[in-house]
Amino acid sequence: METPRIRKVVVAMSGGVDSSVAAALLVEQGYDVVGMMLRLWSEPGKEDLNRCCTPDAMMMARRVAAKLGIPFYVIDVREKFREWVVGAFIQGYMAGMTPNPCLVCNRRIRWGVLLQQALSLGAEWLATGHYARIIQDERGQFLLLRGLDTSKDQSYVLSVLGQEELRHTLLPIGEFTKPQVRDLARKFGLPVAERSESQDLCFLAGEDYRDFLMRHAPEVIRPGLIVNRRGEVLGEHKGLAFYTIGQRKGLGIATSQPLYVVDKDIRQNLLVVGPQEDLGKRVLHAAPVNWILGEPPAEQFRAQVKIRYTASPLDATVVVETPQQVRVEFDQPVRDITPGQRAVFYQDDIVLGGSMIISTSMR
Ligand SMILES: Nc1ncnc2c1ncn2[C@@H]1O[C@H](COP(=O)(O)OP(=O)(O)OP(=O)(O)O)[C@@H](O)[C@H]1O
Repeated sequence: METPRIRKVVVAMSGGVDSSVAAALLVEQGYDVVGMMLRLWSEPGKEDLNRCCTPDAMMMARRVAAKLGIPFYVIDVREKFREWVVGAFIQGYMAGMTPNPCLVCNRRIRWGVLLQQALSLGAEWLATGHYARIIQDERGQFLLLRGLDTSKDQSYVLSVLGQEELRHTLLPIGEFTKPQVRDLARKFGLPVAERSESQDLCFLAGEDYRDFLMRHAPEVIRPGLIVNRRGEVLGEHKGLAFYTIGQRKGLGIATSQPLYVVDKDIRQNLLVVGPQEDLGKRVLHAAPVNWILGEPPAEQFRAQVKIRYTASPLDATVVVETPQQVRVEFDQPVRDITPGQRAVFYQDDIVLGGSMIISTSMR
């Protein structure tokens, strides 16, 4: 009699609650589970502070793997992370954008290097502790859905994935809420049940991103002039990277009417400010686009669009100008659309795709 083949899955373990519970669920479901942790970043003297891969996090992941009786490996990808992820972060600021490095990390490191490593080990899937879901539709296509716990939903950062990646991905905790995941951690007796949530970028080590830029890419920080739309000089800025669109505080200019950052003129190194009315934009232009199904659903479609990870979805019409370029027309003017961030298109729970915001316009 043929014995059923046990199917292998590599779990990306960070030492946190979510990926630990993901590993435990897969072990419980009978998969052949291998734990892998990525060493992404370390800075001399700050090893204990960097959120990812601190000695503490590594020990935690190792203890969870031991508790579950699964093999555990650490993969050193620090050079690639520095070049691709931190490099893109610095380049983004140099171009006057506000980049989201987690998206580059997901695309190139987790679903690049790590997925390849998993497949070459004979695994069929890479599993992570993201709050999102993957289902197959009646045509066999893989759909990416929001996590059931909408307050924790991480589908935004997975909008860089395509069919090939989704085919080889399992998201075991996407069906649970965070409190349920913590209960599961306790049920499985995992030493991580009470570990706190991580927030900021993993390589910042609690440091402000501006200080990080000053240390790693001082050339990005070039002081210049603050002007209004008419080009009148109102003050001086410390470097465009220090400001974000919509910012009001910290401009250091005294006027009777509150002024906001409404634009950055990279070529001339000018920070453009204006009254609140200047902030609302109806249209954003974005490229290149990742369509989850490989192509857009239509030449033009209605969607709910998120303009950053923590933003609420807003009603809009997405116009596909070329398969790699879209304009998004919002029903209402939107404040704080920030070039460099990602626009992600949803229809209810389904992620249709996402694209980097390049610019904004009134129409
Ligand atoms: N250093 C790492 N090595 C391997 N996988 C990682 C690493 N950091 C994050 N991941 C994977 O990516 C998922 C999402 O990462 P995120 O930064 O949101 O999680 P976290 O808060 O650090 O930890 P967790 O999700 O495990 O509680 C994790 O659940 C884990 O599967």
